[in-house]
Amino acid sequence: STGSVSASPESYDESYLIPVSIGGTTFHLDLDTGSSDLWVFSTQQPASQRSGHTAYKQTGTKKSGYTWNISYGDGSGAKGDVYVDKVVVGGVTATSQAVEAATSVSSSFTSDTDNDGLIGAAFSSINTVSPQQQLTFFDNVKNSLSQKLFAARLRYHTAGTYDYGYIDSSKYSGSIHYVPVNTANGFWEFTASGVSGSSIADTGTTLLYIPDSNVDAYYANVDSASYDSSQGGYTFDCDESLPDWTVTIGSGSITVPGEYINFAPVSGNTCFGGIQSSDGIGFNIFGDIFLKATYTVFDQTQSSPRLGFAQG
Ligand SMILES: N[C@H]1[C@H](O)[C@@H](Sc2ccccc2)[C@@H]2OC[C@H]1O2
Repeated sequence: STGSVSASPESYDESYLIPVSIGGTTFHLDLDTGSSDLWVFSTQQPASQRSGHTAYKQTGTKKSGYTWNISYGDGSGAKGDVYVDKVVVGGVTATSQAVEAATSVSSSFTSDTDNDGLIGAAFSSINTVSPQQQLTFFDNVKNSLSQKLFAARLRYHTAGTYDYGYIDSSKYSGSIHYVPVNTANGFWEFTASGVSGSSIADTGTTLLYIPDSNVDAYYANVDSASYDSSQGGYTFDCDESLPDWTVTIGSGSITVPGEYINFAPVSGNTCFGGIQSSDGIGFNIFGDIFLKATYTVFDQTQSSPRLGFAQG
């Protein structure tokens, strides 16, 4: 089988949401290649905590005694219990998917009323369900796909897609260049030339986080840029045009247009940069600012997982 689903950006491309059918109800979820839990708002939460969200009514079969509890890199988190239900994404069906129903979520989830939860697409080895880890949607369906892969085509300020089971050559230019993935930490982890340390491809992270040296070198070419500790990153005059940022990954190179690196206004005519420091995180994060310049293939067709990057 194959499928494709639209990925619609929230304001300033903060995150990209996809429609997902769970037990016949449509939820709008953040497809997150940086985590491995499929969780949704549910009627088990206090009404005030789920106001404005589509909430799961536990239509599936309860996995008694199973719980989940996840903490994300940005300090947000959620927890709850577990059901098994039918999940459909872009026409691709998992008949018995572990659906993690929230009993509590942190405030940033409650306040983002466009977002009804997350569908994790990292490796199932970091799923948080206890006492038995559960499989991601991709792991559940990959054997039924024409090709064991999915591909992200996020776009700047407009809807993109996630393709399942096939590569859409109309969505990129040039060739797809593949690099090996280290799965030891459960992420789509790879090495990028000229960017020290390990990097992860993370659709659930908004910005592009790379080492200080790379960040400083980039903003040295932006006359109005400075590090603003009150904002927690580099800011600049919203009217200044920004240089492109190019990186070599394997045998290919990807260019992020400067326009994409103006993330959002933070106050008056001051804007926050899409490139920021990964120092202190432990690895670099190639989030949406980067991914929206690419067609990225999350590929398990070979004996070992690999990532493919092409210019979008
Ligand atoms: N993989 C990422 C994840 O998707 C988000 S969780 C999230 C929180 C609020 C709004 C939307 C998503 C968080 O930021 C970075 C890392 O953790």
